[in-house]
Amino acid sequence: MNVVEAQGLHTFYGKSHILHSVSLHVREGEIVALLGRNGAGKTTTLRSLMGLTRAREGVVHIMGKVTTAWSPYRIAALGVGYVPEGRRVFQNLSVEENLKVPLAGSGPWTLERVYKLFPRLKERCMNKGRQLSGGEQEMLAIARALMLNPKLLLLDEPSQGLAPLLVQEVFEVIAAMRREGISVLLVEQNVRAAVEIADSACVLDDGRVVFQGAVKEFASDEARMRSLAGASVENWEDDAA
Ligand SMILES: Nc1ncnc2c1ncn2[C@@H]1O[C@H](COP(=O)(O)OP(=O)(O)OP(=O)(O)O)[C@@H](O)[C@H]1O
Repeated sequence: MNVVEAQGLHTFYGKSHILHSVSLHVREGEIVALLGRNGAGKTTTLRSLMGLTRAREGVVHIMGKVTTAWSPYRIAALGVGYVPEGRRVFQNLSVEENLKVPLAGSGPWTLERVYKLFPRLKERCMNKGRQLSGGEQEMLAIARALMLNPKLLLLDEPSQGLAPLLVQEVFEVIAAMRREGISVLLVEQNVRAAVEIADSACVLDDGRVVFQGAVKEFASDEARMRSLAGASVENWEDDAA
């Protein structure tokens, strides 16, 4: 079953036509890396799926429902967690208070279980959001989304600005979520890390899908990957060195 199926999305900001007939799908239990240069339309795609910036044309199916005209709240209630870029945790609330903000959905993710996956957050449970490092705030943003017991997570650049060791930690958490059966649509600039973890890739260029398929197929064509990965080419070269 596809947990996400988008067909022919056209999304605009005012008169700016950003997405041009974007179609993509996420199968149940898989991680799909959504890749592309800066400004290619990755965030806009997540926002269109989440109902935050609605597509003017096209159809979105989430969990088998036609959600194209639904509000973000209603889409979230289907079991969709969205972690936007820039890890928006509540700066004046403690780690624990941040985790208790969402009204936990029923399911396996409890505070205890989340702390087991993020021991660092347990150590810092009384610290305020503003006292956490960038990496810890990212962990907290992901942990908070897990408290909703999502079936699908939309993650926007979780590794942005993190030191390599923390990037690794974040990716380990994403792999752990997949083992729990959560499907993930992952926007990433760090192509190498994303390609290692994902099952399939969807590549956007200038608001158009230029590839969707098995990640192995994408990664085996290095020239294409380098040309499409844009900003992430540097990451690729650094990491490969
Ligand atoms: N609120 C907005 N109003 C007008 N244009 C916008 C708005 N948000 C984004 N854009 C434009 O839409 C295009 C796609 O942006 P988007 O953020 O979806 O790209 P992205 O692939 O996520 O890029 P990045 O990696 O830089 O976050 C860009 O040209 C951007 O300038």
